[in-house]
Amino acid sequence: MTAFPATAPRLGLYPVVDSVDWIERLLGAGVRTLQLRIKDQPDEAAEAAVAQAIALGKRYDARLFINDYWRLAIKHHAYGVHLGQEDLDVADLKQIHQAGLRLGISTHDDAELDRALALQPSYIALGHIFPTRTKEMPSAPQGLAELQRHLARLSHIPTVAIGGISVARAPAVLATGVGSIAVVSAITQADDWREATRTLLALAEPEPFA
Ligand SMILES: Cc1ncc(COP(=O)(O)OP(=O)(O)O)c(N)n1
Ligand SMILES: Cc1ncsc1CCOP(=O)(O)O
Ligand SMILES: [Mg+2]
Repeated sequence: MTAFPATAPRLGLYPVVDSVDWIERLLGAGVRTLQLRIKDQPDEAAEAAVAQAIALGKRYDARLFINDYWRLAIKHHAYGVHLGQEDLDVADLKQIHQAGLRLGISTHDDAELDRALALQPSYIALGHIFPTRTKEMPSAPQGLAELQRHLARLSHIPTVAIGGISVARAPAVLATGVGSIAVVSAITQADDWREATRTLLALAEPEPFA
């Protein structure tokens, strides 16, 4: 199999959210990379939200990744799919590739990085970087030094850091050179999600020098 289609070299701020309402709000706030992450629903229950999110993503010309539901992502012509290591065991990567979807893959250590890189995905996600309350993680947080070590072998592919990235921690994460910060609670649990989004966008996607 050849490489999956390219995405932006630096994906910037990458909110991961569980509803079409959040997708719509964040697109309106200027976010252009985002993920719909619905967990543990049968395809029939998730399909309407997946289809609506994809349609919204197209309307805003955004990079909208669908987590887990790769069949629905193909059916509704998503921009891309995000898969974890367990998802890779069951997903039909050939079908995703043939349909022309971008593919992002989660990794937690060197062995998972080897596996992911062999598939030539559109981006590689690294995490979790800090403790997170959003998802139960079987392993310990990587921390910034480990993130930096992994990035050394990833200069040729877009990278995303995820897990426990708050507004306060974002500058240190971005200082590693990672191309994107994926966040859940930093936006969805913020006292003021607009302000949090504005701040994170400014940090992760600074205006080019005019
Ligand atoms: C950008 C990004 N990185 C990692 C994940 C986690 O994916 P996965 O390991 O498949 O876990 P679930 O999100 O499916 O619970 C992600 N979703 N997005
Ligand atoms: C889905 C996922 N995968 C690794 S950590 C994580 C959750 C990140 O959530 P938060 O940004 O709230 O820590
Ligand atoms: Mg998954």
